Formats: sequence, structure tokens, C-alpha cells
Amino acid sequence: MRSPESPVLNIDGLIKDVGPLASLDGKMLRVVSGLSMFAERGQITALLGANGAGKTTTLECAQGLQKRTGGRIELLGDDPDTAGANLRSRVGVMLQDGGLPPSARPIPLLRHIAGMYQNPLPLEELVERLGIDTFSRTGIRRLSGGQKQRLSLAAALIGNPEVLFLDEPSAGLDPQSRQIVFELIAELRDAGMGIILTTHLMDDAQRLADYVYIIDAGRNVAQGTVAELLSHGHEDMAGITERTLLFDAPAGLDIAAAIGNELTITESRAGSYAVVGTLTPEHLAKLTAWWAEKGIMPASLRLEARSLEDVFLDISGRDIR
Ligand SMILES: Nc1ncnc2c1ncn2[C@@H]1O[C@H](COP(=O)(O)OP(=O)(O)OP(=O)(O)O)[C@@H](O)[C@H]1O
Repeated sequence: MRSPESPVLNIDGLIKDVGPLASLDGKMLRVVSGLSMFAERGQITALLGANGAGKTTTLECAQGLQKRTGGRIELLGDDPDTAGANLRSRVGVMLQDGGLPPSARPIPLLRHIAGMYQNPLPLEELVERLGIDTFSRTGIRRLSGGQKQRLSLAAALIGNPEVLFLDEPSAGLDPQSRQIVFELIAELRDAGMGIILTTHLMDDAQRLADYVYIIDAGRNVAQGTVAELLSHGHEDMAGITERTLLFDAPAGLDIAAAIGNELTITESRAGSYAVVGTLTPEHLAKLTAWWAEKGIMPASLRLEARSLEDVFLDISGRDIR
């Protein structure tokens, strides 16, 4: 397991109870149960979990927006529950519901926020980069979801923070905006910012994150780089992970005769085959040698690795939350 080198955030055994709740006969509800994680400078750390897993609660405790029930949190070396304004000025936060004043206009709002910081980022550059200039005259109340999201990101970034929290950063973004936002986030990471994001989208985690914590019901259930997680529980002695081989060839072939019975072989439609399991180079060699011997040339051939989504569903179960 990795240990922190230059952490911007270190959470150890976080516990958060909410309530008392009438639905629980006046009892408290534990929504985070001993969660631990850390995030490094110059890295994107993702908290990945299903709806209700406890991601937002964890980040809000880390930012001092909610008081924790137990455990230890250090944000840039300080306890967020007791730290003063100096810590807040070093931290950027983009919340899920934005929290932007509805009657303000984008540019004056950003100028106002920039004025509160000592070394703000250049306003014009950020505005242009995030395409805010295209709706700069519209009141915040009338902005679309994706426009609000880009403005929220600009508001979180304008103070040039050392650590940036992003709650579901791609929510509501169209593909173009998502691309622009992802490129910007990756650049900021490369410039040394510590970025912590929550997402329930495997694709976001897979594209962006240097390190992923999978959480479920307020607990850590798995962690690692995307590559490490993709080999989760499916590593055999040769380090080969589970894969799927898909090909189209003449119908009714006895594929097991070529590669044996240890893999799952299906012919879902006539001539459309899937071989699933711990495929080795030897399996591929046997199959192609068999094709050569029989004079079979497949019409298509594709080898796929497991996706992070498969890993996530394996780990956190397939029931809806
Ligand atoms: N004040 C509260 N009262 C009752 N339940 C709460 C309260 N705060 C959080 N919860 C519950 O705690 C759980 C964790 O919520 P949280 O918002 O942290 O989840 P999340 O992982 O961010 O989910 P999502 O992906 O849906 O945003 C949820 O089941 C939520 O309903």
C-alpha cells in the first residue's frame, strides 16, 4: 500500500453521523464509517462510489463544511474544523449545486472573488479558456446547468488554490465542455495542484485519476491506480488479467477443440463468438494456429480488457442504491 509523500489531504478513520432522524425513531445515522484516504500534490485523486456512498459528506468534512463525528483530518497540514481564513484561501471548492449567487453576472462575480486573493489567476485567460465569455452578460439564474458548472469551476480556481475539490466535475457538461474542463484539470495537476474529485462515473475516473478510492456505504472497499484496480481479483500467476476476445467467423465452430474448456465460450448469434476469462498468449496462439490449419479467416477480431465499471460492480455489488 502506498504511503503519503507530499499530502494535501490526509483522512484517517473518518466517522460522520447525521441526525437524529425521525425515520430512525430519533436515532443518528452513520453515513461515513471509518474512511481513510490521502491525496498528493500534483495528482488527481478520485473518490468513486455509487449514489449515497458518502463521497460528498467525506469531502464536506474535509473542507470543514460539516463537522466530523470522529477520526482525523489534515488539510494542508491543518485541521479543517479549527483552521482559520488562511487555510480557506489556499483551497478551491466546486460544489455539486454550485452555490453561486443567482442575481450576479459571471464576470463581475469572478472579479469580486479574485479581489479576495493575493495571487489570483489571470481572469481573462480563465474566462476564455472555460468559454465563459460566450455567456458573460447573462445573469447566473438564467445560465444552463453546464454553463453554471463551468462558472463554478472558474470561481473555485480564480484564487489559484494549492488544493482543489471537485464534486462531480462533469455533471451537466456536453462533450466539448467536458473535454475543455478535463484538459484544464490535467494541466493544473501537472503544474502541481492537488486535485480531489468525487464521481460515480467510471469513465471520468478512468480518464482523469492518478489514484482511485472506491467507497461504498461510507467505507473504503478498494483503492489503487486505475491499472491496479483493473487487475483487481483477476490476476493469475503470470499477471494476466481477465479479458474478452470477440470475433466473427463461420457459424458452428468448435472453439473448445482449439483452446480447451477452461474459458467461457459463447456463440451469441450464429458466427459471433465471445471467449471470456484469463486469456493467455498461448490461447491466442492455439486459436490462430487452428484457424490457419482449417483455413478460417475471421471477419472481425477484438480483444478487450475489463473496464473499471466491471471492477466497480464486482466490488460494490450490482444492487441499485
Ligand atoms: N443530513 C442528512 N440526513 C439524512 N441522511 C443524510 C444526511 N446527510 C447525508 N445523508 C445520507 O448519507 C448518505 C451519503 O450521502 P452523500 O451525499 O455523502 O453521498 P454521495 O456518495 O455523495 O452520493 P451522490 O453520488 O448521490 O451524490 C446518503 O444515503 C444520504 O442520504
